[in-house]
Amino acid sequence: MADSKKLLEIAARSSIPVLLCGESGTGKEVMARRLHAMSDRAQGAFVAVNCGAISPGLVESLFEGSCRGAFTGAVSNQQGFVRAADHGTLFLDEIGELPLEIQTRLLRILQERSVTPVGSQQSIPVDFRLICATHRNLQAAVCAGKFREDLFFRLNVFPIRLLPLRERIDELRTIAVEIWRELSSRNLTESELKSLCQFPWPGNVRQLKNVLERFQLLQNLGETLDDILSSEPWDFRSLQNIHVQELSASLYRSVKTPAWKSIQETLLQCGNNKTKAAARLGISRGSLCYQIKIHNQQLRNLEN
Ligand SMILES: Nc1ncnc2c1ncn2[C@@H]1O[C@H](COP(=O)(O)OP(=O)(O)OP(=O)(O)O)[C@@H](O)[C@H]1O
Repeated sequence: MADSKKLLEIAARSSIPVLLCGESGTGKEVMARRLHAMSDRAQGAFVAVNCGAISPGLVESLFEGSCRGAFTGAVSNQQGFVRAADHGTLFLDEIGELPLEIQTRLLRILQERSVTPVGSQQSIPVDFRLICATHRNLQAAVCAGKFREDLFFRLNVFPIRLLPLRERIDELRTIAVEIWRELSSRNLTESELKSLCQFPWPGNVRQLKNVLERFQLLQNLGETLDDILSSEPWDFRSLQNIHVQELSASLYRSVKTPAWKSIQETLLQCGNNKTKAAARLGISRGSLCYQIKIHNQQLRNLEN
């Protein structure tokens, strides 16, 4: 993450296209907005488009605009997303979901730096900075014929990968404290922060934020953070999109870390009694169970 922040600063100095990759909820849109705010286009518009939520029949007009009367329902001239981002930033979220036909159109817009509204013959020059985001492996989509290779190379000029929250424990504390500060006047205790750091966060910062918001509401009813975490989904649906090699590397790291090794050893010494082992390790039984579940799930993912 420190690296991604540094890369963001470098990218902000130019109008180079940026591709943000990372699991859902890692903060790609937050990063895109920061990049825009740090750039010399900050006074221009930041236009965010979720490519997965656009109705296929309207894609062209939504992107390039349309003239009044160009099709049924076109009651007025529409400038479209690209012109709305003129002198600003166009953020295309979930770029991997963009239909192939519009990929071709986007490629042309990027090459010609102009748009031709539906129902018009005239091309209009545009000057925008493009930031794309994806939680998918775009290279795999190219191999599967679902994403144009030439467009991939146009977008992948300055890629920035956002690590999953579970791989940036130091930053997790800072983010949790920041989010909590907005919610409560008291500080998170050291033991609460420890519990947060031991959770795998498959939904990343989005899930962390949801948990803290819920905790803030329920703490007055006697709920502890551990109570809330123990009912949180920890499954690894979001890992499905991670390339197997990446997964192997992260499994390799987790197996090699002293934490997992000491968990294994302690469990062995305690005859697999999780309560005793957790007490000896100085963590809650729930946290120990998470660690074991993560490890077993990673092993299963590797086998599949
Ligand atoms: N550094 C951060 N500090 C505080 N909140 C954050 C931070 N990063 C992300 N968030 C919050 O987490 C949530 C998810 O962030 P965001 O939408 O940027 O993620 P994303 O990677 O774009 O997700 P998706 O791929 O699902 O679109 C938002 O509510 C956002 O405000």
